[in-house]
Parts: sequence; C-alpha cells; structure tokens
Amino acid sequence: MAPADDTFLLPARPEPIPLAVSRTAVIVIDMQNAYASPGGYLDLAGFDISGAQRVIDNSRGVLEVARRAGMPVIYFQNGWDPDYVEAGGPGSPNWHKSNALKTMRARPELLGRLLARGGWDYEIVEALKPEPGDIVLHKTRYSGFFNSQLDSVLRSRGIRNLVFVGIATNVCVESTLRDGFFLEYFGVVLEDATHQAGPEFVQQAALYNIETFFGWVSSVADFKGVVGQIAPTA
Ligand SMILES: NC(=O)N/C=C\C(=O)O
Repeated sequence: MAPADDTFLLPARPEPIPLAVSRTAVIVIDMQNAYASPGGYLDLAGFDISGAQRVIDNSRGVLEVARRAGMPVIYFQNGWDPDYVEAGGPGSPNWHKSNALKTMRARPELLGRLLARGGWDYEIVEALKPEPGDIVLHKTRYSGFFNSQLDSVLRSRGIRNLVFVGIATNVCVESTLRDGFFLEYFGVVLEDATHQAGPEFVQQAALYNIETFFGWVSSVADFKGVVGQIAPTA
C-alpha cells in the first residue's frame, strides 16, 4: 500500500489521532426510523429517543464534509427480511435478547412492522438519505462486521480508519467498533453524533470503554474543523 500524504490530526481522547483522508471512511450506524424517529422501534419499545434529532442534525454536517473530502460514506441498515427468518428463532440468542422481537411478541399487532426490510421502520431517516456514491450495507446483528460485506468493502479501498456516527452508541456503534479493533481498524466515535439506547450513563460508559480500550472519541466540531479545511468547497 502506498504511503498516504493526506494525513490530518484529529483532536480526540485519549490523544489526537492522525488519519489519512484516503484511508478513512465514515460509518453511519442504523440511522433508520426504527432508531431515530418517533413511532419507530426504539420509541415503541420504551427507549428515550429525545437525543436522536441532535444526532441527525450533527451527522448531516459530518457527512457533507466527508463527501467533499472524498471519504467514503458507508451506511448500515439493521434488520431482517419481512418474515424474520434472518432474525433467528428460539435457537438464537438474538430471538431472546432483541427488544424489537420482544416488543412484537408482546404486541402482535406490530408483527411485520419493526425492522422489517421494505417497511418504514427499516428505512433511513429522510434527512440523512444516502447520496450517489455512498455505500449502503445491511446487517442482521449488532456488529456491522458480522455476516456483512463491510470488511471486503473497506479492504478493497485501502481503508484502515473508521469514523462512527449513529445510534446506538452502546450497542451497534460499540459492537462494530470493537469488531473493527480486532480486525486492525482504527475506530473513532464522534460523541455528539451518537446517542445511546438506555439511560444517559450507558452513553458515558460506552465512550469510556471506547476511549480507554478500543479506540478514540472526538467531536463533530473537531472533525468538521480539520476535515473541512482539507475538503474543497462546493
Ligand atoms: N442500532 C443499534 O444500536 N441497535 C440497538 C438495539 C437493537 O437493535 O435492538
């Protein structure tokens, strides 16, 4: 692989991290109606989604700057086929732990609506629709590396650094960043472009885990500040 001379220093915790534009992708985790819209799965399951609008607003600016800089933007959509075959049956821990599946078992009128490919819940929120050139991947479990094309999409482009935005920090963002760590990817979370599923302390716990053990934590303003200087203006 040729050495990259397009490196910028991103302010981050526990220390600034050098990233090459040509080796960095932005990963948008599950910004679907399910996770970010009133009436979506998390909301119906009783989770507080009041921080989701801030994630949408902040992510828009991040994606705009990343695209202008030429960084790949890779979206994930989490969910299953409309018959929930991909969710696994009672033989799968996912069947027991997924709050979407549990909510539908408790409220059978929701069956077929939550996280089902083809439905509103599964769709990416209107304000963050992918643009031409963006990559959209499907996943059926919390980690974006599990049973997906992510690793080959990244390796074929020489990507080594992953900048994360999306929901939820403590579940799919952290799971994907952790799996990336084991595969030798450098993971950075933009904390104000993420939101937790659960009480506020789990956001802080996830960020602590990431900054202490698995990666780096930065902010939208810092990312936009440094990458915006590199990106040609429209
Ligand atoms: N996208 C996520 O972090 N999802 C969290 C929970 C779930 O999908 O049930």
